[in-house]
Amino acid sequence: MKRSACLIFNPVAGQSDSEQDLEKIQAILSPEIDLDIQLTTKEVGAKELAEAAVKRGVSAIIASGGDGTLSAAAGAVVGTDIPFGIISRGTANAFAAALEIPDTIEAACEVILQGGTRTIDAAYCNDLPMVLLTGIGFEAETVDKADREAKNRFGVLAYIIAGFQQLRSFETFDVEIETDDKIIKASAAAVTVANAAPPTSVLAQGPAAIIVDDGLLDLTIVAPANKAAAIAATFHLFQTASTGNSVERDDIGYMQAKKFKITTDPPQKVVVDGEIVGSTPVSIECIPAAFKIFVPTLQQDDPIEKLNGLPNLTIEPKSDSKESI
Ligand SMILES: Nc1ncnc2c1ncn2[C@@H]1O[C@H](COP(=O)(O)OP(=O)(O)OP(=O)(O)O)[C@@H](O)[C@H]1O
Repeated sequence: MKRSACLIFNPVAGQSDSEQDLEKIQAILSPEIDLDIQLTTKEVGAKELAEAAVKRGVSAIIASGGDGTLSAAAGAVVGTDIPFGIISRGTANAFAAALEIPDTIEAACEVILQGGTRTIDAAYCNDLPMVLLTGIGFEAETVDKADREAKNRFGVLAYIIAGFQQLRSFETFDVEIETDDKIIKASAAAVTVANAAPPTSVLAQGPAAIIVDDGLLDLTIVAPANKAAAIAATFHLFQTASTGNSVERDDIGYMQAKKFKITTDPPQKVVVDGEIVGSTPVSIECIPAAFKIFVPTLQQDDPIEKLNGLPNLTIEPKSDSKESI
């Protein structure tokens, strides 16, 4: 029987031609999947469309847009059995990178066609679904400053420009972090709580690896004393993220827990999965095995035979091979 899915598509995401993008997706998926296509509008977003699709009892939901669209649709799927597909067409594509899903339309559609799924954790941050991470302080200010116009003009550079602007007005705050068994107090410039994080979210990269199905959240505190230390700390995080090592600087700390309650003085902006949602205090709790996403199926093992290229190589089929075994 032909598969079916609701495709939630943001026609204004990213910088490419969305009509062409939609045609491409339909051309690849439609031969095997009946698509119920729902376009987001300013008034009716991915969250509402995905919630309605869940209510209709669709057998799969595919979201296509920037990180805002993907995370809003994913939030509606959390706690259901409906497999969720991701076709990333945004500026930063953090969602796809964090969940190791390809970010070209062709490859992302191929993943959905293959049909392999993985169950992953999610979290709630003050009742808002979170799949990737909550940023407090520096990252939230950076997202706040990278506006739509800048993203259209500069793409992912908008975040980098906003990051440098933010560094100029570098500020620290007092933070209190409560888990089930401890209360930690420190000064910080950024606190990040991650369920999953792309390597580009450097402020989340304290631990060596952020595992998306371990039932735990990873918190990273970055607390440099001045701007020079902030640059050095960010660079260290970038390096350790690329090499898969944990950080080793006194001004960066990290820990794991199922649940964090975070208060700051003064209150700080909070960004959940790339969208500013308010300010501290926040309570963030992991929801283990929260939902299923389409992921690439395992690559085939390397071939077990490779002979070509050997000097003086000849290979002859044996006519009596059956007898000789
Ligand atoms: N038809 C539409 N017209 C105008 N705005 C829309 C429409 N559909 C969705 N939006 C808005 O698009 C925003 C979400 O954009 P999304 O995150 O998908 O793309 P992006 O901003 O290009 O990507 P990124 O988040 O990676 O920068 C939401 O603010 C939503 O209100």
